Amino acid sequence: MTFKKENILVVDDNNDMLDLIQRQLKSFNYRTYKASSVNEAIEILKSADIDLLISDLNMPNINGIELLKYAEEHFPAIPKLVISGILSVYNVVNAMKSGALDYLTKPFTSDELHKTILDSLKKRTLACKDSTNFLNLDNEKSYGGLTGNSSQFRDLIETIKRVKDTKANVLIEGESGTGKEMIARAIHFTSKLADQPFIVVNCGGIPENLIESELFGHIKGSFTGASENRIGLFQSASGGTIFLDEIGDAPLSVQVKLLRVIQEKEILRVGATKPEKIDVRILCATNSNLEEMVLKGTFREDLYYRINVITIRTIPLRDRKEDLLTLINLFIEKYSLEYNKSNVQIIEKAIEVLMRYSWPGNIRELENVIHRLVIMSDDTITLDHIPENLKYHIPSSDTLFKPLKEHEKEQILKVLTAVNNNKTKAAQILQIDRKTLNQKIL
Ligand SMILES: Nc1ncnc2c1ncn2[C@@H]1O[C@H](COP(=O)(O)OP(=O)(O)OP(=O)(O)O)[C@@H](O)[C@H]1O
Repeated sequence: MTFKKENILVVDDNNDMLDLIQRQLKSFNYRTYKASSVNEAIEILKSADIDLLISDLNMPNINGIELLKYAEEHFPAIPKLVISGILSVYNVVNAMKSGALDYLTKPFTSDELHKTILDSLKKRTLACKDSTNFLNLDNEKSYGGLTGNSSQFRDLIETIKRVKDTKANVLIEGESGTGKEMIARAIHFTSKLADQPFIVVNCGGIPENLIESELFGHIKGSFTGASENRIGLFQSASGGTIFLDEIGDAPLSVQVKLLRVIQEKEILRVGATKPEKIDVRILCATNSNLEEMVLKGTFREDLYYRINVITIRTIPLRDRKEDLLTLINLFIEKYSLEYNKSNVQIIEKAIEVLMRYSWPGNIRELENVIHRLVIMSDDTITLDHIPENLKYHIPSSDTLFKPLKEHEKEQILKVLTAVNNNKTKAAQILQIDRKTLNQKIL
């Protein structure tokens, strides 16, 4: 027997139906692959060169819609055809949205099947041509280097405009990568202090024994290695802004001294006896829950109220989809320019994947992904360029049917990996305290 060049994968949990369709396909000289479950079908899609997928919708455990969604993102070039006994309008719409090009209601004749297969294979060629439906956005909105388009973004800009020229200390709270440092920069560089220094201090990045001298300076001979008088970061920022990032990581000994700087507007260098006046605007940021730290006694309550005259809470990227779209566009433009690629485009399906992903690393993670996508594509970003972990995944039956406790533990471990094992951050994201987190991963 001579086969036509197309390989067709048929998926149905009913073996009689599978055999029947196989016989019909054979009579049209197609090569057939059979699968009686979604997981089996995925294995075949991964290993064989499939030209058309025909799937039933109603299957136990994982249904055909899930398979369509998966195949649409991992194997976008394969046309998909749905067969089902009960095809409600809802099912048809859902199947079409999930990538099916056509559908057949059981029972069908051999001729109907053949005709629909030929149609689907033809539509596939047209669909490929259609897929360059490029991102077309409104004009992006920008302020002080920040870009966004959501109502939350506009509220943020409103707050920045109100506080930038006041003396109020501002605390910026939010998950990692949500733009806290960028907000601090925007406050400084759009204010009347813009031509004065802007000094960033990562309170978690300086060893505890050095932090005091780094912040406030020291007097020659005050400790081993202090070979000359030195000013600290507060004095370097004189007349401008000091941005204390990760303020929650400042040791209690330093917190006392920060309180004094804010209250008295003076610093005392290590080894000095006479305080020196300073005039510095203080902005702080944290991704820890300072209120909780106050309750536990690891952050001073008086300092908390002093640094927190105005609070800006950044919103995770997953909760502001309008910004997500604007930022995708922004970063594509940015990296197209950087790599001298003119007008890199992105197909709608790829945008859909990026829009659905939860972005635990927020804008930083988005920027890294887009950076990579621009490098890896020629002039159009397609589904083939999108990293596998962002695409649609079907949980296998073994992962689906497990006790809730195990799911919970898995989720905690995933978040921990995403935040480099930082338990404080993980607990904050999961909205549980650190102790509970520790108990749950035992
Ligand atoms: N609104 C925005 N528009 C454009 N780029 C942004 C915006 N917000 C953040 N970014 C980009 O996202 C990245 C992370 O921002 P930033 O370092 O300010 O976050 P963060 O909240 O301070 O992170 P961390 O808590 O880890 O220090 C940076 O590369 C920044 O350029």
